[in-house]
Amino acid sequence: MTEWFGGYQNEIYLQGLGGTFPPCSTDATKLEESAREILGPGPFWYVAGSAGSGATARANREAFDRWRLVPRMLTGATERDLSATVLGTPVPAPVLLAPVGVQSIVHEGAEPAAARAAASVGLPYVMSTASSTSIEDVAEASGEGPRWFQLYWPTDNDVCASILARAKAAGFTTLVVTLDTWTLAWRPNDLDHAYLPFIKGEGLGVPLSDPVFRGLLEKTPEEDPPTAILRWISMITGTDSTWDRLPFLREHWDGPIVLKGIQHPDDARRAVDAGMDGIVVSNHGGRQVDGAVASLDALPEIVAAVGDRLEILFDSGIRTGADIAKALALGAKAVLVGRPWVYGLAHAGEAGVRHVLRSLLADLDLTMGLSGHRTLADLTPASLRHS
Ligand SMILES: Cc1cc2nc3c(=O)[nH]c(=O)nc-3n(C[C@H](O)[C@H](O)[C@H](O)COP(=O)(O)O)c2cc1C
Ligand SMILES: O=C(O)C(=O)c1ccccc1
Repeated sequence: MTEWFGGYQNEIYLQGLGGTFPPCSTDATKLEESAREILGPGPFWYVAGSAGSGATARANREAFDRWRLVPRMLTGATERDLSATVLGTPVPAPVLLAPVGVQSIVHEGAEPAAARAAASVGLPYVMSTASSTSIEDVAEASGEGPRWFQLYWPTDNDVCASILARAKAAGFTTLVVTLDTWTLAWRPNDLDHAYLPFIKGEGLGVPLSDPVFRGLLEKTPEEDPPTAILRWISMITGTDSTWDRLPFLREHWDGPIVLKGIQHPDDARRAVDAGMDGIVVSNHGGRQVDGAVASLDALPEIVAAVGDRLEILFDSGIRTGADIAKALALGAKAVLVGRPWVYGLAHAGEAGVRHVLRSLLADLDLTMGLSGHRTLADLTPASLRHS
C-alpha cells in the first residue's frame, strides 16, 4: 500500500486551526538547539558530539550541500510511491531508524518508546546491542513493526551465539554488524564531562538479561555490578575482529547480514566476497574517525564498485527529505537516520519520535513530487548536479 506522507503537512496546518502544535520542531537544526535546553550537558553532548575536532561530522553535512537536485516539471509526480523492499523487509519508504545505544539517557521511555513510534509509521527499528532494555522488551514494543538487530560483536562466541539466538527468536529479521566502533573514539565532548554511559551502568539491557553472559560471572550483576559491567565492556571493545570471523555470524544467523561502517570500496568488495547481503556506508555520524571522508563522498565510489552485488544502505548526516533524495539518487537503496529522532525522543518520547519521522517522510515526499520524481527508481545521478 502506498501512503501519501506529504499529507502530514496538512495535518499540522489543521492542528493549528484548533490551537494545537507539533510536539517539537519540524526543523532538525532547531531540534538540536532545543534539545540542548532540555538535556543536561553530559546527555546532550553524548548525542550531539562527535570525534575529535568534529571535522567529519561537519563534512557529512557539507557534502550534502555540494549536490543539488534539478527539478523537472510536468512529470505527473502528483501521486507518488515511495515504497521499497530493503533486504527482504517491505517498507513504506526507504528510511530506517539507525541503531542508537543507551536511549534511557535522553528519555525514560527509552528504546520501547522509539520502537513503538517506528512501528506506528511502519519503518524498521534497528535495535542497538547497547540498549537500556532487553531484546524481548524491544520486540514486544515493536509489535507488528519491522525490526532489525545491531550487533556489537562480543569476543566470547557463546555469548554472541546466545544474543543472536534471542534476537532471532524475538522476531528480528536482519542483522547489522557494526564494524567501526570496536573501541570508542577520542570524543572531547564526552571526556570534558567524564561521561561514559556504560560506566554508569546504563545500556546493559542485552547482556544483563542474557543467561549465557550471566553464567560466566561468579557473582550476579545485581550482587556485583562493577565486575559485570567491566566484563561486558572488555567483551565488546578493545578487540577488533577480522574478516575471517564473519563465517561464525553466517552460521548463527540465517537472515540477511549487513556490515555497518564501510567507507572504502575495497572493504565493500570484501563484504561481497564474504557473502554479506548488504553494507551501510557510514562513518557513525562522525563519531569515530575525526578527519574521515564524508559519508556521502564515499558513496558513489562504493556504488560503482559493488552496486549490483549487495544492497547499499547509507547514513551519517541525513537531516532533511532532500538529503534522503540525494543519497538515494547517488545509489543508496535506503538510509538510516540517527540524531534527529533521538532529539524527538528527548522532547516528547514516542510522540516526539513519531513527529520527527513523519516530518522527514513528508519532506521527502514533497521534495520528490515537486522535483518531478514519482518513484524511487526515478531518482538517479541524473537527478543531481554537483556544485
Ligand atoms: C547517541 C548515539 C548513539 C549511537 N549508538 C550506536 C550504536 O549503539 N550502534 C551503532 O551501530 N551505531 C550507533 N550510533 C551511530 C548511528 O547508528 C548512525 O550511524 C549515526 O548516528 C548516523 O549519523 P546521524 O546521527 O548524522 O544521522 C549512535 C549514534 C548516536 C548519535
Ligand atoms: O556512542 C556511540 O556512537 C555508540 O555507538 C555507542 C557505543 C556503546 C554504547 C553507547 C553508544
